[in-house]
Amino acid sequence: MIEIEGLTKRYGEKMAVNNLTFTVRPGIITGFLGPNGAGKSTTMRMVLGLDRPTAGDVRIDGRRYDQLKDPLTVVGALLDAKAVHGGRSAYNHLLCLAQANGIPSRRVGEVLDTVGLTPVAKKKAKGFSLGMGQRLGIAGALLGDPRILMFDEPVNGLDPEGIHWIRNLMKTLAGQGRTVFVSSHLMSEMALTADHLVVIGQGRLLADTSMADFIARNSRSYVRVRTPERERLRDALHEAGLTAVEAGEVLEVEGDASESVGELAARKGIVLHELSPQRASLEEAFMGLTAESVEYHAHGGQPPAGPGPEQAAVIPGPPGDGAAQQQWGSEWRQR
Ligand SMILES: Nc1ncnc2c1ncn2[C@@H]1O[C@H](COP(=O)(O)OP(=O)(O)OP(=O)(O)O)[C@@H](O)[C@H]1O
Repeated sequence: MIEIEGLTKRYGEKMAVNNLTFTVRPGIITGFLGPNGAGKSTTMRMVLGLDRPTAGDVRIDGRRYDQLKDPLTVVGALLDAKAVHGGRSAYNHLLCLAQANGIPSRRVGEVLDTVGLTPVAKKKAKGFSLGMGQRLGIAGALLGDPRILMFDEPVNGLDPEGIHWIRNLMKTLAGQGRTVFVSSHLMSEMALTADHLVVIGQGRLLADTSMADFIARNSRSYVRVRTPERERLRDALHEAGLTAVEAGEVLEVEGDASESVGELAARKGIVLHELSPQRASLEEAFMGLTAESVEYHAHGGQPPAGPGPEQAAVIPGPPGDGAAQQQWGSEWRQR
């Protein structure tokens, strides 16, 4: 288990990590999500004792990293895949790591096999592609057969086959009961991989929840309806107790209500030109949640095209806990 308590890191005026508290548990994949510059790498570096916290504490199975005996056998990490001596072969790089950390040298062959690098084990790392470099970094993380694994943006720059492989590897590791903590700035990637989500923005904790809960709260479903008789349909929907919002030329009806809307329109003899169920993407939900904390915006300083609390018109959200909805940024709607 990784326990992070009030963790804070300041670089001069810059608050890179701001009072973070959360726990990373075994047997599942915990996604660590945040826009660029949110503080993910800094947090991971502090877990490994590579950066000293300004305040707060990190415990790995109850101890600080520097108190761990044979740390590579407790926690393995891929932080920067390029941090390899390019003049060494993959085999020698791992062998040095093993010898320096009291790990039996037979593990070198085993991890090279796991990551699929055995055929190029004797080749110098400087000739490796990005994907091969990532695999070598992961081999290093697995070398001590640790119970806890941390991967910082492991799929960055990988081709679809490499992404698929890393995803499956993480699932296998979590399935073996290990703790898997993986950072990303892509919600779409996390949605396919993580069981639990920790979201940060500008160093602050924005969400700590199961993936299933995040999806349930943030995947807004609605029905897009186009009709030449908008006023009549809106009145009919209102009478039937269905919530509709005008979004330009179309009406958006809350919920999975296509059948009710279609039947209602047929009963009232209202012509429909479109009746289509919609679901907002998790990427949009993530952007809504982090919009205010994105460090660098394109489009002249405006947040990206996704809706953010301050630009999107807020209309009544689905029934539920108002405070929780606010926290989750789920009250935004794109008109
Ligand atoms: N050594 C440092 N000195 C000064 N500022 C730093 C240092 N390391 C990180 N920062 C700043 O701290 C903030 C958090 O950086 P960090 O690399 O942890 O974010 P991140 O979430 O990992 O981002 P990315 O997804 O872009 O890798 C950024 O604003 C960064 O510029």
